[in-house]
Amino acid sequence: MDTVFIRELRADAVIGVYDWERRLRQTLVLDLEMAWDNRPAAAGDDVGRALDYALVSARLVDYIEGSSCQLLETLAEQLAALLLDEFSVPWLRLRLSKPGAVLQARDVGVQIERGERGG
Ligand SMILES: Nc1nc2c(c(=O)[nH]1)N=C([C@H](O)[C@@H](O)CO)CN2
Repeated sequence: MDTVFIRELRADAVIGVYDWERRLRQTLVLDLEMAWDNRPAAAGDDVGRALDYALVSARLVDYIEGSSCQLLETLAEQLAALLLDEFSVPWLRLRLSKPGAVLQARDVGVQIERGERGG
């Protein structure tokens, strides 16, 4: 199966388990791979048949900026469900990072895979 990917998509959200985190917005970084058959779009040179990464990116940024989860796990699940439901993505691998959350680490976060990869 082909993929469409989005790398280092950034959006600010209220996210975190501590009181101080509920009073500010922190930058999250999202990396995403989505299974998609790219041949129909290529054959017709037609974005209407493509998984439009610009539309997906805009929707994800909008969703993240309106969210206020405590855990990265919760937001990652919600984003995966949105992609499966609204964009009919059959399979995805999503990594959600919260850079700077741990002083001694460059990056921390979660990665999930959802859906069926298919052939
Ligand atoms: N597995 C997780 N561990 C932690 C999370 C999280 O979302 N998932 N969150 C926090 C705090 O909010 C942290 O980011 C504050 O620095 C701690 N551990």
